[in-house]
Amino acid sequence: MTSGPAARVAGLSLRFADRVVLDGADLVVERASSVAVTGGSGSGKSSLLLCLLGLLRPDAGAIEIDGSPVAFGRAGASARLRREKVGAVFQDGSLLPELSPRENVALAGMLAGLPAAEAATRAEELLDRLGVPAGSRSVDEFSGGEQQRIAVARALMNRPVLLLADEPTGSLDPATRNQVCDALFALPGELGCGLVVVTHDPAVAARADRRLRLVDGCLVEEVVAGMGR
Ligand SMILES: Nc1ncnc2c1ncn2[C@@H]1O[C@H](COP(=O)(O)OP(=O)(O)OP(=O)(O)O)[C@@H](O)[C@H]1O
Repeated sequence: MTSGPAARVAGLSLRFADRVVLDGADLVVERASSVAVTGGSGSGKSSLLLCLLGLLRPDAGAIEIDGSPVAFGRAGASARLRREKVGAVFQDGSLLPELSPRENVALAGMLAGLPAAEAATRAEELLDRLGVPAGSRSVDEFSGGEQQRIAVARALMNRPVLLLADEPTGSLDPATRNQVCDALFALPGELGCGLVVVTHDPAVAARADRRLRLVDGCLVEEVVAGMGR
């Protein structure tokens, strides 16, 4: 780990056919801090996260994760950087339904080369931190909020410097949403990672240290009424 920001995005541009999605977007995600990204439907929020994950190649611009450039088009190097430095949580959790929480979380470590016993121990620690039993039940028997906390534990398996969450509470009721937010927004302070949360929900965005809005392909600081006076 270097001492610079968790992620730095400079001049990111992306278009699909004649649709300009990102138009010179800049973003710095400091360690131990959270950023919420809001914006209208189709404004490019998920595309931005896919670029940060190295899964979508921008037309122009640069992305650094923990000081290392994301190597678009070099599958091996890009995949390694992503595995080692970036964790991601999506709206539906994307867990393997037949496996237990422990198995779901440990698998992420084993795929990154961690021995099975070590991965299982670390999975149990992470699930304990997030308040979910590691158990032998399959994850599809857990509630939506528990499944999202299992997905967060899985995203933390490889000690990411950058944690990305795309609508992590989009399918949860308000009480469960708050529990997942409590767990998620505590992580930068506890672990020192940078956190980027894409959300439509103002209550979720309000939990972040910084709130940015994607407008016409650029990220602009959200002005919060009554603040700074
Ligand atoms: N693979 C693709 N091919 C063509 N167009 C795409 C592709 N992926 C996304 N788009 C388009 O790019 C634009 C931005 O999509 P994106 O999913 O990033 O928006 P979003 O802000 O996350 O939207 P939402 O809030 O509705 O999830 C949309 O107009 C979408 O239709």
